[in-house]
Amino acid sequence: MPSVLKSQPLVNTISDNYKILIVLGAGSFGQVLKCLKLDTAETVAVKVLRNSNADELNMREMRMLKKLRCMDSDKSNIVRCHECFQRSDRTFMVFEMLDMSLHEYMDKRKWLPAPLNGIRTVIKDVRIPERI
Ligand SMILES: Nc1ncnc2c1ncn2[C@@H]1O[C@H](COP(=O)(O)OP(=O)(O)OP(=O)(O)O)[C@@H](O)[C@H]1O
Repeated sequence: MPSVLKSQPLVNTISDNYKILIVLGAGSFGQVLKCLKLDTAETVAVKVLRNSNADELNMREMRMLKKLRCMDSDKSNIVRCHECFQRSDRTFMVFEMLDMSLHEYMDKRKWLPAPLNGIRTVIKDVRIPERI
């Protein structure tokens, strides 16, 4: 993604119900925007899938997230996906807002090794559940 797009949203509007606040980051599938969901006044992370992705790739990501939505997020440590929808030729995925990524945590620690109890917590959180 060109660097100018790192701070500029890929889209100007999502729907009447979402106010775009800032760009949180970008990953393999698209860009993630911090948004205010107006009907609930919740802050959420909205992933905007790239139009340039192959349709099958976007569909696979959506199918996978729909399956994961059936799981108990608290027991499986999977980020909660509130909804997925398509609008103006774009696919949007709405997630609960998380406070810090592992990358940000390590960056904050200036990449010094994490304490053992911190490592245990992370390993517990990324453990793959028995059934997906
Ligand atoms: N639910 C969320 N809450 C807060 N920030 C998020 C959330 N989801 C993603 N982000 C931010 O947006 C960035 C991009 O996320 P995204 O899920 O698109 O890709 P990734 O997980 O970093 O990488 P990849 O898609 O390659 O696996 C993350 O690095 C993170 O900073």
